[in-house]
Order: sequence, then structure tokens, then C-alpha cells
Amino acid sequence: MLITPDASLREALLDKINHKTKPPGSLGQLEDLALQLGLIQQTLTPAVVRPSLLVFAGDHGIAATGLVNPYPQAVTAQMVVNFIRGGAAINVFCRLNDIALKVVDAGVNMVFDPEVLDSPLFYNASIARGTRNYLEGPAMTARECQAALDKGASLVDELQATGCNTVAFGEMGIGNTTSAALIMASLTGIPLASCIGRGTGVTDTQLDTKRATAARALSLHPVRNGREALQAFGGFEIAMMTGAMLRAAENGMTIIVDGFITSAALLAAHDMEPAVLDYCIFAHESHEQGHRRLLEYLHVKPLLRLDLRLGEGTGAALVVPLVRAAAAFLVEMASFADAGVSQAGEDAAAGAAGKEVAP
Ligand SMILES: O=C(O)c1ccc[n+]([C@@H]2O[C@H](COP(=O)([O-])O)[C@@H](O)[C@H]2O)c1
Ligand SMILES: Cc1cc2nc[nH]c2cc1C
Repeated sequence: MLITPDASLREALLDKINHKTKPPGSLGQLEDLALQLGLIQQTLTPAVVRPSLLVFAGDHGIAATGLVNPYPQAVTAQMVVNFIRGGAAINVFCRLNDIALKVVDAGVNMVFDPEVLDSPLFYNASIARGTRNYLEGPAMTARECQAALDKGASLVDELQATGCNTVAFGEMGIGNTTSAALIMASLTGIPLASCIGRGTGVTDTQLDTKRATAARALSLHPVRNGREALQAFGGFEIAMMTGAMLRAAENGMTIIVDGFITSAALLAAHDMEPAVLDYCIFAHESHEQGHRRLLEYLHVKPLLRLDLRLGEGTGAALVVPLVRAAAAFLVEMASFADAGVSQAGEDAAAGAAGKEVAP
């Protein structure tokens, strides 16, 4: 069973944060982050070491029907090539913030060229060439679902072996906002209509079809837990993220969660091991309808609200500097005592370097 980080350092961490040269609480959410990092890493001097971002790509059987997605399924594979060539938003943000990027084929419907297969960015974890259409049966078999969870876990072990202690998650999969909504509705009991959003940008008419299709899928697959939700609705990229998140928490690594789909993977992980939440930083609240409700359901507060709805891990990559800043202020900032700065209620003349000038 996954355990919550040991809380015995909590008071010492709070004390350290509160004695920094600033009014108490004035670094806002960065203070919560510093405390969380200290607890995860079990130290008063946390650090973000070799942060990595994994983009999990997978295809969805339902996407071939066009019932839930405005873009064709082929875009998933095309974007994988774009990631490998360095041209996607996530490439730009990872370069900008010095984050190591890996592109994981979790089950894309494509036989890739050597340009992709031989790239150092590429990781082949393909389970199958996409999930099955969940209107015709479960998206994956129990064995496939377990394989996805296991592959996600072993990838994180490999990352940790390189010294990485912070792993950010992103995904690419045409059709996956519907899988995420189905996972959310089935595990939270929140009405499906509040979980389904416009994804990459469906029109009003397409939204009606998307909702009706998802409602059919939900009625076909009564699920009792996270594992069954992943198996019923997919996709491989979501299940692989779930396995990777669970292992990251077991390994004592910090998890950075991106948008709606990544949060659905976390929801499934949370259903299996609730303590996973203590290891998670929520990067942003996506524009996708449903994400706000999902974050509220988990009682978590995201760092940013920028109306992003791209996925790929873009929001997660954007907050890495904030996570670094939280660790850095805790380690580097002077305390009131170090700096000779007076605290509230203290004699104003106490401890200043140099002479006070008489009025
Ligand atoms: O991360 C999000 O919150 C998010 C919100 C909307 C769309 N997406 C991305 O859009 C794709 C899925 O959209 P759709 O319309 O095909 O279901 C998938 O590749 C996601 O990465 C991502
Ligand atoms: C172009 C494009 C890029 C994406 N990145 C993540 N999801 C995406 C969906 C589309 C359609």
C-alpha cells in the first residue's frame, strides 16, 4: 500500500518557511509547495533534480468513428512525429525550462519510420495499435490494462535511475477527452454532462453527438473502480500515466499533473491508492469543462489558470520554474535572524547593520 509522506518534518518545515524574511504567508501557494516538496523529499533542503516530462500518446478505437472528435485519429501519430522533430508546444516549453522530454508510444495506430524509432526522445511502450471502440466492448482487456500500468511504472523506475526526482505528465490522443470524461463520471458520480467538454473544439452539433455517444458508452460499462474504468474506456496513454504516477509516488518522486486527461489518469490512480495525491502538484485548471469539477472533487488547488486546453503536458512544463522557485526560496532565502531584519512587533531598531540615523 502506498503511504503518505512521513509528517514528522512538518513543524520544522513550517518553522523554516515562517522565519524567512517575509511576512508570514506572503509567498502564497509557493509556501504550500515548499512544504509539500520538503515532505515528499523528507528534507529541509528540497531540490528539483533533472525534471522530466513524459508525453504518453495513444489512439482510441472510438476516434475512428468520428463520433466524439473533430480531428481525425491520424493526428495522434502525426503529432508524435512533430514531438520527435521538436516542433510542438511541449518541445518549446521543455527547451525553455530545461526539462528532459520523452515521447512514449503507448499504443499509436502507426508503424513509425526510423526517424521516430531511433530518436533518443522516443520510447516504445506500445501495447496495441490503439484501444478498441468502447461501444463494441471494453477498450482493452484486463491483461492489456495491467500491461499499460506496468509499463508506465517501469518507465518511471528508469527515470529515477537517471537521478530524476520530479516527473511531469502529458498526453496526446485524439478522442481522449471523452475517455477522461467517462472515467471521471464513472468514478465520481458527477453527471456525465458536466464531465464532457469541447475537447479540441467540437461544434454545438458535434457536442450533442459526443454527449450521446458517451452516455451510451457509460450505460454499456458499469464500472466499480479505477482499474475497471481504465479498461472500459481507455486509453492506453491514460492507463500508462496511472501506472507511472503510482510508481512515482512509491518512489518518493514529485508528480506534476497537467490538464483534464492527465487529471483523469490521476483520478484512477487515486481510486487505487488515495495517498498518491500527496505527491502531486496540479499545474493548472484547463479550459476543458469538467476539469474544474474534477479538481474540486479531489480538493486540490491548481497553480495557474490560463485557459490552456492543449494537453501534451504544456501546463505542467510551464510550472516547473514555480516548483524550482519554491524549493529555492526554502533553501536560499535568509531568515529574520540571519539577515537581522525585525519581525512584526519587534523593536524596530534591533539588529540593523550600520548606525541608525537620529532624527
Ligand atoms: O489537457 C487538457 O485539458 C486538454 C483539453 C482538451 C484537449 N486536449 C488535447 O486534445 C486531444 C483530445 O481532444 P479530443 O477533442 O480529440 O477528445 C488530446 O490530444 C489532448 O491532449 C487536452
Ligand atoms: C494539432 C493538435 C495538437 C495537439 N496536441 C495535443 N492534442 C492535440 C490535438 C491537435 C488537433
